[in-house]
Amino acid sequence: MKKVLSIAGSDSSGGAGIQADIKTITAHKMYAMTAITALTAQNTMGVDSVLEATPEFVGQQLDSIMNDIFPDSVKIGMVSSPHIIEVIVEKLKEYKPKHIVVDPVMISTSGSPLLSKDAMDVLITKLLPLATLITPNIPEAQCLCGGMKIETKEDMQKAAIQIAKHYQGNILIKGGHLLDSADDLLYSNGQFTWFTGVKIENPNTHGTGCTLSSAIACNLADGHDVNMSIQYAKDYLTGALQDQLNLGKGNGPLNHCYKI
Ligand SMILES: Nc1ncnc2c1ncn2[C@@H]1O[C@H](COP(=O)(O)OP(=O)(O)O)[C@@H](O)[C@H]1O
Ligand SMILES: Cc1ncc(COP(=O)(O)OP(=O)(O)O)c(N)n1
Repeated sequence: MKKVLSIAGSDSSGGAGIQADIKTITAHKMYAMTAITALTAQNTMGVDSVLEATPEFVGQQLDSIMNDIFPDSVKIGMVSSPHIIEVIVEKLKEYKPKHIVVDPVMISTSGSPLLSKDAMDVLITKLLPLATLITPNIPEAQCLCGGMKIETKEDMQKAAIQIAKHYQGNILIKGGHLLDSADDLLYSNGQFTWFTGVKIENPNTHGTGCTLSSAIACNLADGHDVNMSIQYAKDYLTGALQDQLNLGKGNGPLNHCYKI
């Protein structure tokens, strides 16, 4: 059985973060492990409170996992603070997992910051260079390329070229935040590949980014290349969104138990 590790924050409502990752990994019939960076009290309407783990405890979780059940792939989501990022970087350099997918989570869709302001620089200079693939959404891509506005698919291409100036790996800019598109753009070795998607009319998109990145990590663990890993992950995500689960009073979660 393939083993996938999620390093991320907990979402008490079960739609995003660690919980979305465990559901996704399990739906892929793989073994899920976690290193929790922060607890959030959140629901479909927003994030009410955040309690960070200490950097030491994040490091201890990683030591416990890596010294026993070594993961085939790692997905990283909410990393919260500069010191937590530093310890994750130290442990990734020590244990050298083969595939690392970084979803550079910065702000929840409801508008709450999930990354402290002083962590941005450490994220960009220390964590991103270790990643096989990074998966920013449009607001995150705007931050990574110094504030350039992204309003069209052409802007997504320009942003990818900008981001590639300080990150040499595979860049997937997710298009879910554009009004009329669910097309995602991969920029890899100077080449663009579009992963097209039909925009599903469903307001319940809580956890789409977490789900996509952990599904990609599963597919990489399974031996697929980056392009196929993204395509299969997008297919999985689309199915979970298409199922039209409607829970909670706000932006509800996906259905990971949908029938294929
Ligand atoms: N309404 C939608 N219909 C179909 N796919 C969507 C929809 N919203 C988002 N997606 C897809 O979900 C994935 C996550 O995208 P996005 O919402 O941009 O990221 P995040 O959840 O990190 O904000 C992408 O593959 C995107 O294309
Ligand atoms: C604990 C935690 N981690 C990440 C997110 C953000 O989830 P994501 O799938 O990127 O996007 P939205 O759910 O905000 O659309 C989160 N909310 N909580």
